[in-house]
Amino acid sequence: MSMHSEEPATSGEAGVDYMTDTRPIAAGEAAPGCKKRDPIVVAENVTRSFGGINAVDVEYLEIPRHKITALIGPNGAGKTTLFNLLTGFDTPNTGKWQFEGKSLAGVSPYKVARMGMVRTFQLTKVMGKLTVMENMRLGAANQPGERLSKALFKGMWGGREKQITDEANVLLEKFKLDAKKDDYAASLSGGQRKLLEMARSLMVRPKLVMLDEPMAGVNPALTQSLLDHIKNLKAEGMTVLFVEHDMHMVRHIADWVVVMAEGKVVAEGPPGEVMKNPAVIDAYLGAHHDVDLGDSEGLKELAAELVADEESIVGTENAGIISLDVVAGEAEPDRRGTGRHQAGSPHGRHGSTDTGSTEKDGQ
Ligand SMILES: Nc1ncnc2c1ncn2[C@@H]1O[C@H](COP(=O)(O)OP(=O)(O)OP(=O)(O)O)[C@@H](O)[C@H]1O
Repeated sequence: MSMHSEEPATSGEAGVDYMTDTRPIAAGEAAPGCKKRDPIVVAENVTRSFGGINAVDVEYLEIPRHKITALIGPNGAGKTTLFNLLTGFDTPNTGKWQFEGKSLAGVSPYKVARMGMVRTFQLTKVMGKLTVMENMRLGAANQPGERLSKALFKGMWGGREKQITDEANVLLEKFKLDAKKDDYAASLSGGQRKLLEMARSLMVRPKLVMLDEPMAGVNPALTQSLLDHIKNLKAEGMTVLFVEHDMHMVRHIADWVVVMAEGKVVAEGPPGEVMKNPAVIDAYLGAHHDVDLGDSEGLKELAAELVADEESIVGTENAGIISLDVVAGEAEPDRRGTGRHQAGSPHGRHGSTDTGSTEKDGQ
């Protein structure tokens, strides 16, 4: 079933099943900044500094169309800042970037979304004092000025009223939020709010969906459903780019992984290969070079090593990257990913600045 009542607006190559398409993603060898066979986003020399810190310093990056790309890296690597720059929520100091061949320099976040590139936030931006259905209507409005009035007052949509409501109902049903459509968004759980934000972003029929830590703060009972929704986006022809600290999720659903550290892209490639890459192990784990992150035995070995390491946070309530279930075999990982183990990051090894609980995605 399609997310929408009609066919999605995504372009489709005749006969291509996006879930089983095994054509190579990179145009040549996988390496930082490598060209893709079919890029949807191209960024060149994009930099952003705050004070003396180069938060983002991306020489060249292409995001592959119709694929799920994970953007990973330690705290402070610049992932959210890059999201903000690409979607117009922040302005780079230098550089150019394109979506579907169109330059996005100076384009407002609102227009970027209308062009088909939507995003969600680490901390959701659903409107707590509006109902679930009103939030969905907000997602569909055509002009910034008409957003609230159209969301709140029926009859202001003209001929589109029924279509908007039908589309919202299909999406809410799909995301299992239909029973809650008249409830205030504030009454939803953290995971349900993430689902609502994702459902709302789909009201514009996007081509690229960017998710900033979709699993953070989500109850384990909802994780599978979120994963399935993300895979469905791809099945329907959308491109997904997500930031995530949960390596299980990355290995499970990503077709391609881009690794950032200290503002730069330090590695790119298929998940299995990237997690064996010494630059990635360096960025995340500093001294623990000899471990294969793409292998469950390697992960166990590393977890044991880190538990024995006095400076490590693995095995504490702040553990993130190496989830506790690898160590204990049963405990749930800390999905908020707080205090990730991160030698080599600007925040230092213990991740003392927990950006997961700080609102920093400025509008
Ligand atoms: N508005 C801001 N003002 C000052 N510094 C900022 C601002 N936003 C980000 N930074 C800094 O830029 C760097 C990159 O931060 P960013 O949040 O993009 O990293 P991240 O990879 O998303 O980290 P996390 O995984 O913790 O979310 C950090 O050093 C951060 O402190």
